[in-house]
Amino acid sequence: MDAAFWHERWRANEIGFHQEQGNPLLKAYFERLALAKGARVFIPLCGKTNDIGWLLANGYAVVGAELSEMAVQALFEDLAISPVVDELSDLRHYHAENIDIFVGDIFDLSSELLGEVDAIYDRAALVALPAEMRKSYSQHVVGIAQGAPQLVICFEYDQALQAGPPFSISEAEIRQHYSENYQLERVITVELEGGLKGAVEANEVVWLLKKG
Ligand SMILES: C[S@@+](CC[C@H](N)C(=O)[O-])C[C@H]1O[C@@H](n2cnc3c(N)ncnc32)[C@H](O)[C@@H]1O
Repeated sequence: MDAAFWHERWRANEIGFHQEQGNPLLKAYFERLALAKGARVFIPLCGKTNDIGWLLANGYAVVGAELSEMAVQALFEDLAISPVVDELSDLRHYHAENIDIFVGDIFDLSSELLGEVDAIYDRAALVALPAEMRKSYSQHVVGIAQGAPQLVICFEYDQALQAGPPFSISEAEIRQHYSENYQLERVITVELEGGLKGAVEANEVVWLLKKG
């Protein structure tokens, strides 16, 4: 999936991944990160997720990274926040109180720009990327966020029956990406009602990645 693929998804409004009510598993399991109020949560590949509004409303600060400026503009409209927009060399920085969103390729985001984060929330980020990108993505995110704990929500299904994205991430694969830096806990496995895209049986899996 290259940048053009995602820009076209947003242009054509083919964003089946976007959840109008946010993700229920975030609300149910976010407390497992044991963060203090005011903690800063990094959301890679954030789209215009309504989870950002939920985190802000619950007293957290958010920093996101998203390729699509259209998505980020829609996000701020939904939040009814007017951001300040700064041009950086490779990225554009939308920001307001308690929220920073970097627009552009996440691989252009450095730890200096990101700043300190207390946790990472990955919903539909790792699963959005093809296998050949997932290793570099996972290493980059751990590197720029300096090993901050993660709550990761993945899909598991038979990849032979359906092409991604979203891609299926097996337990072996997530351990391969993250066990060097984290202790992994499979928090819960939930059957996806109606299957993935109404086509294949699938589970949503919540992983808690704590500093090893
Ligand atoms: C499956 S969507 C998930 C969005 C969001 N996490 C959610 O739960 O609604 C993946 C998002 O990643 C963005 N994206 C893909 N590749 C990216 C990259 N290299 N850098 C930043 N964002 C990227 C896409 O534009 C898309 O909005």
